[in-house]
Amino acid sequence: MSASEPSPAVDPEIRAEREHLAASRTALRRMRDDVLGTETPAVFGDWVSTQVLQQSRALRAEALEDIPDTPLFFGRLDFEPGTVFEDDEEEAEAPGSDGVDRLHIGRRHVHDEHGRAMVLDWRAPISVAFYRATPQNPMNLRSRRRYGFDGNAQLTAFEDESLTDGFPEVSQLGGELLTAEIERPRTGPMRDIVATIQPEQDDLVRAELATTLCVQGAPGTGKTAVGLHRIAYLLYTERKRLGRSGVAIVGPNRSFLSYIRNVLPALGEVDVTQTTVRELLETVPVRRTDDADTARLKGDARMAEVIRRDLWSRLRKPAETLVVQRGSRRWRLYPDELTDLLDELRERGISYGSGRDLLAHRIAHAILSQMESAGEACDDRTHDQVRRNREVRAAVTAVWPKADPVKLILGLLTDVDRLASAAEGILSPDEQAAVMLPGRPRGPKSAKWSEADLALIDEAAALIQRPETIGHLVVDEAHDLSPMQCRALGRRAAGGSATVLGDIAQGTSPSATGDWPALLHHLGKPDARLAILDRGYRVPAQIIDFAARLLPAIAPGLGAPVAVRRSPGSLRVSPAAAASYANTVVDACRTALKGEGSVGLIAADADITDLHRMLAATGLDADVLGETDDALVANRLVCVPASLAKGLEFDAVITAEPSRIVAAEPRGLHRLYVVLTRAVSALHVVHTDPLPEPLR
Ligand SMILES: Nc1ncnc2c1ncn2[C@@H]1O[C@H](COP(=O)(O)OP(=O)(O)OP(=O)(O)O)[C@@H](O)[C@H]1O
Repeated sequence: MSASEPSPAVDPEIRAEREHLAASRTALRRMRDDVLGTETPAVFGDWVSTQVLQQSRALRAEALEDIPDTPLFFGRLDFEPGTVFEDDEEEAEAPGSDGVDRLHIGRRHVHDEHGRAMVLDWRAPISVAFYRATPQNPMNLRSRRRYGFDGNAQLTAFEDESLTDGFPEVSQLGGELLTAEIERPRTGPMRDIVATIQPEQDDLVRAELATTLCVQGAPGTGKTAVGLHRIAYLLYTERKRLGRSGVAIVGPNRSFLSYIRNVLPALGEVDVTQTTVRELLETVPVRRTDDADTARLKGDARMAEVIRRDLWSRLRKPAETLVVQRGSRRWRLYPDELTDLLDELRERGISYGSGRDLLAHRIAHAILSQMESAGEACDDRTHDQVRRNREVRAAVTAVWPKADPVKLILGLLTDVDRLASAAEGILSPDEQAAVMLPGRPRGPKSAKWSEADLALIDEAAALIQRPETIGHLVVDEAHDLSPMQCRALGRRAAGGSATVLGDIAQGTSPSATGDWPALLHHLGKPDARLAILDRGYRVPAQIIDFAARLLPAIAPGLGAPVAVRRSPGSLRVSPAAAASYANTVVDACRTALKGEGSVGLIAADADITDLHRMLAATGLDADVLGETDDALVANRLVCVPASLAKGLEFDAVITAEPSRIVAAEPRGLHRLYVVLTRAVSALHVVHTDPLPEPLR
């Protein structure tokens, strides 16, 4: 049955709604055709302008693309007559609107050929009522409607909620359709939650651009969802500003980015950089992993001072007189005069690179002053000629040498004496020895850089030349950032604001934070608004209660999320004898595959290859996460190395041998907490070794 040919048996209300949906789709197509049909005005005849215009048109057209399995609207608001539209506006009298002021709420604005709204963007101020109105504070609403859709985005149901007839108790989740959405079997990448954003989430999503938010939230409380929807919201309210300055989201790894990649396009936002800290900072290839202690040390904010000292220690006291020959005349600057120029610049707090450029200008200016005093006519060209003069350039380089960030860190971390002098009073001799690069690299290319080194190089690069900043930065899984990584991200957000998302209990990196104010300090955003999310939408209570037994050990004082639903039978723990372990895991996978949705077999990284082989030997086809970009869409059954589970979710999770996940790394219990909180419907733990102490 198509939306345009409803069967006679369909409820007339549903038929009317389907007709509105079909008409809205047609209108969206027309809006997109209009954008694509726009001629580039002749006035922008030059090539560059034409390219820019074409690109912006392509982006606008992409943003207007209809995503077939994503319904264009998801809700309807019936306001008291006259509270939204002027009396004579036609919208108020839309067919079947019963005199109320009626608005359909959807993922983006759609209007008909007369410019009348057919679907109102969820981000428009008036749409707030969809998320926040209650019988106690109806916000002029008479009733709110939510729609249900089948797998083909066909509208199949609706649910009305009256806000005027003293509805006794509206649950926060608002009804069956919302519960169904939360329990929906998960397949493939993450979906937006725009139809069901909860009031505590909406409050964060709609925080104004100037506010930097830091959200501490237990697993599945919607942190990632909030971050993504906040981006979409800010791009709507501040499109011009953010269009210029840009928006980026930083996630923990590629698998995570691949998991979230569809959310913003589904909300009509296609121009957002999605990256990882490593990708953002990777100026040299990473070929080594530091041990945990070294990584923690290199991530320590004290390293910033060591690098700063080393860089500025390159300045030399001017020793020679600068002589500039022009025609038959010679102009001189004596070492004392050069020293004054140098000192003045050094004390101004400018970047090393700018100081170097300015020194050349200052020297040129001083020489031009002498020339003018001697009666020579000078102009900008003379200034430029003097500044670029060979002797001047040589004098600048002699006292203010060029600096390259990679070479600087290479030099610092391979020269014991140089490091000792820069780190004196900051790092102990043992610490200095620990941060030295291994081997004797001859140049930047032969050095075996680690991920922690990237933040050091970035620190040096920023001291030399400040990086460009962006308008808004969302950092997910922020609890894992080292202070040096925070500084690197903070520099990029220095001119804008940020959304910092994380959960101290899920910190697995050597530098994982236990303290949000400290992290925000390193990020340069000490005044961020701190918020807590504690209603868990992913994991049923039975599973979260089990995982939360780890909390006293990994994050004392931090509460478990309050699961929004219970699901009896969702947790199974199967001890297995060594001989039957493999069969038990395979059976657990087969049983999980009988249900709907995705199945993740999560185990210690070192065990994944064997488990994958074992599944294949029994005829079970699975992908390994991290090996292919689309592992999460290609196969219902995915083998997941524990280190990549962060931020992901599966309908059913089989956790194989938790004790090996714990033993694999220093913060193994935290890792296990992440792994145990990935399941939407069922968690099956299979083990031969005893369970880690708190879970017994
Ligand atoms: N208001 C909501 N309506 C429907 N689903 C929701 C809502 N909030 C969150 N969810 C769903 O709950 C799941 C968890 O959300 P999300 O991944 O954003 O949580 P998180 O706090 O980032 O979790 P983690 O810390 O474990 O990575 C997702 O499937 C998300 O779509």
